Amino acid sequence: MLEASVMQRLGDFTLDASLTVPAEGVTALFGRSGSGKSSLIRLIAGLGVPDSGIIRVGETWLVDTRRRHWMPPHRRRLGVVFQEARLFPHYSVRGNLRYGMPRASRGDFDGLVELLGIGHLLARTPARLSGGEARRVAIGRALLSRPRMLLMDEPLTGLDGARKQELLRYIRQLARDTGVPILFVSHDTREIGALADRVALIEQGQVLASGPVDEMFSRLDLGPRTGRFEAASLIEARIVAHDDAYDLTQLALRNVSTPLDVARLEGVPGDTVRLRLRARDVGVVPASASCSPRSGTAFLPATLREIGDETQGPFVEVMLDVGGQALRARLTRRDVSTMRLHPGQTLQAQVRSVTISRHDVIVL
Ligand SMILES: Nc1ncnc2c1ncn2[C@@H]1O[C@H](COP(=O)(O)OP(=O)(O)OP(=O)(O)O)[C@@H](O)[C@H]1O
Repeated sequence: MLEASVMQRLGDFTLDASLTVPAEGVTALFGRSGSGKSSLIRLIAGLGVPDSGIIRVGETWLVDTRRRHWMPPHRRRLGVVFQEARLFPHYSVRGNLRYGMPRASRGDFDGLVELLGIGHLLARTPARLSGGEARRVAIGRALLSRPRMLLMDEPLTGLDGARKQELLRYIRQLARDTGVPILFVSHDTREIGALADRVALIEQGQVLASGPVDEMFSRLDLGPRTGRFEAASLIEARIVAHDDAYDLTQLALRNVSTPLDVARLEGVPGDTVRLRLRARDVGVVPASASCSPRSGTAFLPATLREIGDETQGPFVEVMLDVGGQALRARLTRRDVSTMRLHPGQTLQAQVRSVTISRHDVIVL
């Protein structure tokens, strides 16, 4: 587990943040531009010195300003991957991967090369790699140094849609197969939904909230504080069957018998998927309404958990419980009033599954 509690003044800006990163899985550091994400990750990596504070990984102290202790970056055993891959231009990919590689990593080399899909690139120089390939090599190099943790600062920025999806898949696999915990910086909720197990939200230099990603997505109170954290829910479901004739995949949510159809996915029946549902694509109808399900819209039994406290503007966000999972919906304030909505009420969640794109679904 990494624990950081640091203060640093940077011109007019003050970073005063406490962050805990568990020893496994993927933690996202999320915040708007200028919120202090890079400054915090730089302090953890050892690319800056805090005015005061501590940083430690397990029992190892990386920084403790009271004791004037500051461990230089190369001794921290943290693998750092930035937006730009920073590979050595005159070395081949193999040379880049082996640079500084400890003897103990030799046995990991082939497996990692395969995991990252870079076997066919080993003899190339970095100039002949695409952006996504170069980043995979940089990630491989960082992992071969046997890091305690991998730090990634916006690792997907600048890649096109397909390359981004591909790298997302590799990073997920890494987190699962190598067991190295990952802390990654992002301001993109799609990336976070697809990758993170936990999210820490940073604003004006302070970590405001942190927790499991589905919980953070479903906290109504965080919505207004985070411009780009588009209101959405993360829902787990299972692939039931594919409909090849119509290019659809039928999903079942936990404890819910009504199926949900989405555009054809890659997985096989039985696979678990994580689904990102935007609040604006979810509505409610009374429990008594008889709605004939269509493949583009599903009606799922739901209980109203919480109503947002907006008293102005056209919309209100509400939180529904669907089979034990939190589902966020955006309604008009008028509907909340005319339907006399109240917590505890039984309803049907109307989910426009036709709006769910393949990029909103991750096969876990
Ligand atoms: N060396 C510095 N001197 C003065 N101000 C700085 C310095 N480094 C960062 N800042 C300021 O600190 C604030 C936080 O910057 P930081 O790069 O950590 O934000 P960020 O959340 O990573 O943003 P982005 O998503 O745009 O990369 C910004 O207002 C920035 O201008």
